[in-house]
Formats: sequence, C-alpha cells, structure tokens
Amino acid sequence: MTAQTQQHPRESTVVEAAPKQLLIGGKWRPADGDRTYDVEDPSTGRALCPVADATAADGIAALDAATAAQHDWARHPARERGEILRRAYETMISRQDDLALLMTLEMGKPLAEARGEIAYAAEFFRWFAEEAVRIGGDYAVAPNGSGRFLVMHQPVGPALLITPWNFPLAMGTRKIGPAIAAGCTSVIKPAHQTPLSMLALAEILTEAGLPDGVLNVVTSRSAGTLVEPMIRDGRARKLSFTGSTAVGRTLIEQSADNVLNVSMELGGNAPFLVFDDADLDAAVDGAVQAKMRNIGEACTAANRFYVHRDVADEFSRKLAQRMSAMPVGRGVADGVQVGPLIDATQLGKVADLVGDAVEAGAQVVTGGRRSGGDGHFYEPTVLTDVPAAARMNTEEIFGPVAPIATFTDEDEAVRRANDTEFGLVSYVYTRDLQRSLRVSENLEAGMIGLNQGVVSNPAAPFGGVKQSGLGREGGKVGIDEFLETKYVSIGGM
Ligand SMILES: NC(=O)c1ccc[n+]([C@@H]2O[C@H](COP(=O)([O-])OP(=O)(O)OC[C@H]3O[C@@H](n4cnc5c(N)ncnc54)[C@H](O)[C@@H]3O)[C@@H](O)[C@H]2O)c1
Repeated sequence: MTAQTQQHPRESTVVEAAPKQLLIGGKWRPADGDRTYDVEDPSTGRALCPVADATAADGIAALDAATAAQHDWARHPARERGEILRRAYETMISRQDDLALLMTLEMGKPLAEARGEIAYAAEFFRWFAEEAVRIGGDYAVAPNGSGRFLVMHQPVGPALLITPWNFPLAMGTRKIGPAIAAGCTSVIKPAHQTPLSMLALAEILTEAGLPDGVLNVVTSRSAGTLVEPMIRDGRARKLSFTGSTAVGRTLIEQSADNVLNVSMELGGNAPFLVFDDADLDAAVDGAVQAKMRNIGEACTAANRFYVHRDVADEFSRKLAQRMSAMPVGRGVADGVQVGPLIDATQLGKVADLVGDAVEAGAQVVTGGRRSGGDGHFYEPTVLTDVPAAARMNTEEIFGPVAPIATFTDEDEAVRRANDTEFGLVSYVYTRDLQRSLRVSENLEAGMIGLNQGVVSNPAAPFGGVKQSGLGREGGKVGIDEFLETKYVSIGGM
C-alpha cells in the first residue's frame, strides 16, 4: 500500500505560531550563541522549523531559575497550584485541534491519535489539580503512649524532567502535573525530535498563571551534554525520566553522587497472551490496539504474541486482515491510521528486526517491508512461527510488527511471557476468571491488561518492575514521587 501524502491547510500556521525558544525564569530566550537545530517532519523527512539548541550553560541557567523559585512555590497555597493546573487543562482541551496538528507534524502519529493524546495528557493536569489539595499529613500517638508524632509531606525540591518523543505531551504532563501539585519547581527537557508540543504546553501553563521559574523548558539536540551538568550540579533533588532502559541506567549512575531521588519509566517488552477460551474477536480488537496504537511506538506496545496452538491460525489470520487494511500515510491525511516511524534510525531498526526474524524461520503473513513515500513508513506486519531466538523477542520493536508464537499450556505461556529483563505490562485474554487472576498474579509486570488492549489511565499507578523502571506515575501515588516525608517527634506529652 502506498503511503498517503495529503497536506493539511493549517500546517504552516500552527508551526509558525509555536514557541521555538527556551523558557527560563518566565522569559522566552534564544539558546546561548543563538544556536538552533531543525525539527523534522517524519512523514516527509524534511525540516519543519528551527528551535533553540540549548547548551550546558543554558541548562544551568534553567536550574538557577528553578532553584530561585523553589522556596516561594513550595509555600504557594495548594488550592492555587491546583487551579493553575485546572486552567491549563481547560486551555489544552480548547486548543486540542491545533495542539494535535503540531504534534502530528513533529511526531507523525495520525491526527485522531494526537487528539486522543492531548485529551489523555490534559487529564493528568485535571487529576493532579484535584490531588494537590489532598497532600495532608498525619498525627500519631506513639505505641507506648508517651510521645506524639507529626508526619509532614513536603516538596522534594527542584526536579529535572526528561521525556521521550513517542508521547510528546502525555509523558510531560504525567511529570509536570504532580511536580506542580506537590510544590516542586522543574526543568524539563523534551526529546529533540518533538520539542514543539512541549513548548506550546509551557506557553499554556504560563497563560494559566504559573509563576516565573516554576517550569523551565530547555530543548536541545545534545541531550547528554545538556543534562549531565544539571544532574551533577547538586541543586536538583529529583530526576524523573521516561525513555530507554539504556539511558535510564546512565542517568541513575550520574545521579548517584548527589543521591538524587529518581523515578524511571523505562522500556518494555510486553507479552500478549491469548488462551483457547478467549473471545477471539475481542482478542483481535485488543491486539490491534496494543500493537498499532501510536504506530507501535509505545512502551506498552504488545511486543510478543503467545497464542494457544488451537486458536493461533484463526487469530493470526484475523489480525493480519485487520492490520493490512489500516491505511498508511502522513498523519494529517484523511483516514490514515498508521503514520511514519519517528526517524530513519527507527525505520532501519524495525526493518533489521524483521529481517533477522525471517532469517531465523519466521513466516510473513502480511507486510514485512517499507511503505512508499519519502517519510519513514513501514507496512503493518504480522509474522508467525517466530522462533524464540529471534532478536525481536528480547528487543523492543517500536514499530507496527506483530510476531506470533504458540503455546500449549498455561505454565508455558507464563514462563515465556516472563522470560525477559523487562516488566512493564502484560496482556491476557481469557474468559476463565480463576485463570485470569492466577496468571495476573504470576506475570512479572507492573500492569496487566485483562481482556483489555490499553492500560494507561491517569487515575491508575503507571510503571514497571524489573528493568522497566522505578516508581509510579499517575494515580494517588503519582504525587508521592515529588514529595518527601518528614516526621516531627513531639516531647513533653
Ligand atoms: N515506561 C514508560 O512509561 C515509557 C513511556 C514512553 C517511552 N518509554 C521508553 O522510551 C524509549 C523510547 O524513547 P526514546 O527513544 O526517546 O528514548 P531515549 O532513552 O533515547 O530518550 C529519552 C529522553 O532521554 C534523552 N536522552 C537521551 N540520551 C541522553 C543522555 N545521555 N543523557 C540525558 N538524556 C538523554 C532524550 O533526548 C529524550 O529526551 C523506549 O524504550 C520506550 O519503551 C517508556
């Protein structure tokens, strides 16, 4: 299928209107030495516009601003912190169309999905607007009756927030929301591929009344050079990172000297289990969501399908029918459901992983090659008979490729599902209640999609076990990542 290349009438308008400078201490300013780099449209491979390319000195200036604002911000009434988030939520919804178009242009996902991400991202602000006023504390009587304790929860201090390109806004609001609610100031560095959505969000927060210096944004093509000095500086007390496990490990090491409080949302390798008693059509629907949402570029994407051997042929056939019918093209084109991959590197990686699996004996049911056009398009692909040795069983594919293997019993399914260093999410399709609970208990994952192909929800604690991360974002515990606990022991009572 040839990729669709239609234009959107407002493309240049929204790109022109987006901020492109750094936000430091409430002022928009160019990077040191006026340095810029070009943001690329992955659906054309062409430059969209230049944005500021921050240096290490800009990073330290942003940290200066966050540190200077911390004292007052921590004492800002929680209700007002929440109201700022609430106003920003409302503006995000009222500007959903323009924000979605900007996101699609820099990231590639279809417009309908970008609109969905804006709604999901905004929901974190609404959720944490409400959590801001519930921080509270405790008062306890010592067990032996002599002495009392006060337990306080206070902002941890200036935070460094680092986000990936695959969900340019949601990964940001999931950190900025609780940081603002908890009373932390922060410096955020979005991925170099997708800075525009984050800059537009910072503008919205400024309009919503966020005081100067509470959120600072630095965009850069050279992440390591910018971030390491900020981590080693010592004034930031928190590092919240979403991205690959490899970079997460490096950042944990860099954080060790100053014993930074770290939260890590890292890579995944989600298994998708289909038992022989599953509602097969529902399983196919869930598989399409878990695999094709965000062009497969999601940490929660189903990476390995294990299907009971009695239903594997039917499942594979139905999944291939659904995936091959999904129109590929520019995310702004009408009806497109599969956009381009983020860049040439990611496209090359997906093609390599498919080549490796086929060489090892996998069968291509549909797809298996690049799609037409100048952008980084790859056809929706279903592979069967994927041998355990194929690299895609251990590496995140991050693309529209569904590898299917079979199992014969529950023990084998769970053992193969857990045979990975990652543990972010697992999907399970079965109609047997006992089995669903037993398997949920035995799967090594921070999240389980039970007869459900999407797990993310702002009201639930998102995060992984094993090498998928440390800490949780969202839910009631999401704000705890930005708080520290102090207890006061009271004598004389
Ligand atoms: N667990 C989650 O919640 C979650 C969510 C989305 C994505 N992810 C993971 O993110 C990865 C895809 O995103 P990516 O390719 O942008 O990941 P990445 O690790 O390459 O980059 C993530 C962020 O870290 C920055 N970065 C890269 N090298 C750095 C360095 N040396 N020092 C400081 N910062 C650095 C990048 O510029 C970007 O902002 C996948 O592994 C995916 O599973 C995880």
